[in-house]
This record gives sequence, structure tokens and C-alpha cells, in this order.
Amino acid sequence: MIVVVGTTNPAKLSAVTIAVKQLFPESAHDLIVRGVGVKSGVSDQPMSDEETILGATNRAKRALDSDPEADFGIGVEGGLHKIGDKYFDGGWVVVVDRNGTVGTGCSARYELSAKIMEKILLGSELAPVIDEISGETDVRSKAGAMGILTNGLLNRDVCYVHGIYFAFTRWVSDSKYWN
Ligand SMILES: O=P(O)(O)OP(=O)(O)OP(=O)(O)OC[C@H]1O[C@@H](n2cnc3c(O)ncnc32)[C@H](O)[C@@H]1O
Repeated sequence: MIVVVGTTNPAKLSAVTIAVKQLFPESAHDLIVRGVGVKSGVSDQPMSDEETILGATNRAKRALDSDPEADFGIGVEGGLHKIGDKYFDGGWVVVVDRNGTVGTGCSARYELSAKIMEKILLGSELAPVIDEISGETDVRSKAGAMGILTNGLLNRDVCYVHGIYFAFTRWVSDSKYWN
């Protein structure tokens, strides 16, 4: 099985590899996960679920279009969403196959502080804000803000694994739930 993911981010590629091996254990031995840089078509810091899902969809379709050998295209996009007066961050995942079937899922999400949101609402992206406050570099490619804020309990890849499971539900559950 070949899956192509619309990113070169190591945390996202790690999440896809972990999740797809568990979703399709019979294909785990010959699974190939390829990362390809594609444009998300949305802003660098998506600010709503709608925008983040659109980014994940664009990434999934563009990744599949770029790789004639792949069985699935996967898009993973991080983004914010405001609920009441609070902002939450999470990852949306879209999967597309050669039949045009589309599955959508999301990770758990976590609250962003007023201190962080102040900088983002002034135009920063989450990634450099987390790097600046933590004193670390390229957190987005490693533990992620999720890992920093849970003190290592839930790193970005582990958290995104759940969103990938949910995005694949229509391929791994009985068709009676869909048709
Ligand atoms: O190379 P790509 O696939 O673009 O990976 P990315 O890390 O930039 O990821 P996204 O575009 O999906 O994320 C949108 C923004 O939110 C940031 N972000 C999302 N989740 C994050 C996390 O867990 N830690 C740090 N930054 C995060 C990210 O770095 C961007 O600024």
C-alpha cells in the first residue's frame, strides 16, 4: 500500500505511519508513506475549522494528484477555532482515494492562552510563538505545542494519530454505516 501525504513535516509523517500501520495491519509490512510538499491553499495560520478542513482537503487532493502510484492521498492541517471567547488548536485530517471518496477526521484539541493568542492575533503563527516562549527550535516538527503544553504526555504525532483513525473510518468500518 502506498499513501502520499501533502507535507514534509516529520511529526505529521510519523503520525500517518503509526496510524496507517494500525488501520491496515495486513499491509503494514509493505506500507510506503511518501511526503510531498504541496500548497494548502489557505493561510499559514488557519483561524477556523472551515479554513483548516479546506487546507487539509487541498493537501490530500494535491498529494494524490502528484503521485500516480499512491492508493490514498492524506492532508493534515493544524489550525485554530474560536469557541465562545476561547481559541483552541487541533489538527484536521482529510483522506481521498482513487474513487473520489473523502473521509474527514480531527485530533483532540487544546486551549491556547490569552498570552499566545495576543501574538497570533497580531499576525504571528503559532509555531514561532511556541518556539520563542519555549526557547526550543522547530517545535512544530517534533513534540509540537501539544507536547509542550501536556508536558510530553501527548506529542503532536500521537495526537494527530486519532484524527487519522477517524478520517479512515469509512474504509475500515462496515459499509452498513455509510450506505
Ligand atoms: O510543513 P507543514 O505541513 O505546513 O507543517 P506545519 O507545521 O507548518 O503545519 P500546519 O500548516 O498544519 O499548521 C498551521 C500553523 O499552526 C502551527 N502549528 C500547528 N500545530 C502546531 C504544534 O503542535 N506546534 C507548533 N506549531 C503548530 C504551524 O506551525 C503553523 O504555523
